[in-house]
Amino acid sequence: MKQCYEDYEATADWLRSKTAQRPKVAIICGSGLGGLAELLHNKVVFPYKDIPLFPQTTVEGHQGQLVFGTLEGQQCVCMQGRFHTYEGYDLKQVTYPVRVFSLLGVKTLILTNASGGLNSSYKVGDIMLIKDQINLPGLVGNNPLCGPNEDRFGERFLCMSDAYDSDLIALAQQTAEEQGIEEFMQKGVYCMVSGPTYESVTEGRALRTLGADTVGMSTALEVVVARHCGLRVLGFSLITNMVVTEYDSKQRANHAEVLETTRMRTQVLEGLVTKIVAKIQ
Ligand SMILES: O=P(O)(O)O[C@H]1O[C@H](CO)[C@@H](O)[C@H]1O
Ligand SMILES: Nc1nc2[nH]cnc2c(=O)[nH]1
Repeated sequence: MKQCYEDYEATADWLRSKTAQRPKVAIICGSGLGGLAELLHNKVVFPYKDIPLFPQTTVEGHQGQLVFGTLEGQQCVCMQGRFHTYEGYDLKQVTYPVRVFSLLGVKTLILTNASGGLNSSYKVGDIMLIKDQINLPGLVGNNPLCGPNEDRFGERFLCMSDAYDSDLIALAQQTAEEQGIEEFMQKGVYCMVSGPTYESVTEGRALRTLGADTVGMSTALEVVVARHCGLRVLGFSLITNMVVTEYDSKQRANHAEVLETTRMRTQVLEGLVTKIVAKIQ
């Protein structure tokens, strides 16, 4: 499928015609982390299957609906479930909602994800503020901005050295302190791989050597597209499991464990994001 500017506009127009809400903040919820959307007030909910040109979620823990509403007085739109390339979607489909958000007037994008910990000082249940990313698929040609540039969204050559907004990171750190949760907050580098396989021992070690603190199968593509259309970005990675980097380990990565850990920390992450949203200008 080849998306054109008019497709994004058609989806945004349809949403605008169905709700008077005009969110400035969008939140993409990671695996098992969609509970945040339940906290919105005056909710208007659109199942993805009803939204023109929207893909559908296929992964457990990704509900598949777009929720508009107010969080701490701030108008938000929340994706309860995201899209991944391993589901068979292409790069433009995975990132489709981000451009729609931009056309709706969103200025700030908050992303959450579940990830495997690579940094040996991290523990399962830690929440990592993403300070930078390695877009591994993008580095080898699978970048969602490949193809003709759409100038109405952004420029051809995009700077990514300031992808994650330093002011929002500082706000998040300050808020975590106020919440008394610094003990399991980390700040580090998220690496995206395409999945759906979890890492072999040597792949895990290689990613660590590259400078990654966590690894997952999402987020980086959405961030590239968000930055291209000028959105400010804040990202949280919940460490749901530690990547196996020793051959004699009996640990085996699995999605059930990923979802189990998100249940353990979902309320803390929801509380943190809620308080941050309240402070976003
Ligand atoms: O990144 P999110 O969507 O949170 O999901 C993560 O969890 C799944 C693997 O357990 C993968 O989809 C990985 O990317
Ligand atoms: N690639 C990858 N994605 C994850 N998502 C949650 N845990 C993991 C992991 O260990 N590896």
